[in-house]
Amino acid sequence: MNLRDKYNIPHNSVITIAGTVGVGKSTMTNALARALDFKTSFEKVDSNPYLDKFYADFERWSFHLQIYFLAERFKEQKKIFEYGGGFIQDRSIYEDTGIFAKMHYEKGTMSEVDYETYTNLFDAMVMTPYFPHPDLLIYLEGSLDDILSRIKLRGRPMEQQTPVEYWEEMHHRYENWINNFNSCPVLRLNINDYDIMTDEQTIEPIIERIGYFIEQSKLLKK
Ligand SMILES: Nc1ncnc2c1ncn2[C@@H]1O[C@H](COP(=O)(O)OP(=O)(O)O)[C@@H](O)[C@H]1O
Ligand SMILES: Nc1ncnc2c1ncn2[C@H]1C[C@H](O)[C@@H](COP(=O)(O)O)O1
Repeated sequence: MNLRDKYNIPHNSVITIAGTVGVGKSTMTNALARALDFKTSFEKVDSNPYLDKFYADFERWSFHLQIYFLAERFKEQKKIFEYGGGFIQDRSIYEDTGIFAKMHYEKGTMSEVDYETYTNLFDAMVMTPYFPHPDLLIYLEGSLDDILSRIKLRGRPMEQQTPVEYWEEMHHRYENWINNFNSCPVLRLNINDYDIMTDEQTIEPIIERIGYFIEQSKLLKK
């Protein structure tokens, strides 16, 4: 029996992976999709026309980048809906507004008018009864030191050149954000509690917890 059936995970589930840059979302997305035989939805990094420019000049490009990510994530959302679920999604749409846009506005690298335009668009597109929320959000958490090592290990040039204070601020904001997040059920995983890179079998206890969480949240909805 495959792990999806073993732990009663509905084949049309939508599971989104959240967490700060470098924490291990893409790695977890791939591992879960393989284990559950689900499709993947990734954010565009290499082909993103604004990302390098944004890191070089936050003030100039933060609005453009947010609009780009919003459009891309919304297209992915539509695709997931059209397929009828069965997806692991790398990063939730909620982090765009709850972390990134908010942080740049509050730090002065996005203007007030741009922030208002962006949040109005986000609310009109996402915060509606027509927008399907994921069945589960898996939040990956780890210490700032571990995350900084992973960013270094991955070696994306524009991230290496970004001051540590940026990642520190983001790490802090993520903790507050997840403590107040209630748009869908949340399963928190500490990155020190699993080791899917050296042993993919360690995914099974995570899948067991996913099955339990989805079951519990269905019962709560009734
Ligand atoms: N479970 C893990 N154990 C050890 N290293 C990991 C693990 N998950 C990810 N990494 C490493 O950390 C770096 C960032 O991982 P990635 O999945 O790209 O993060 P994210 O998608 O959250 O930005 C990569 O170099 C990856 O190989
Ligand atoms: N909404 C966003 N605003 C600014 N930067 C963003 C946003 N979403 C993703 N990013 C950046 C952060 C990373 O440099 C890359 C990819 O994110 P990752 O967490 O590594 O998957 O895009």
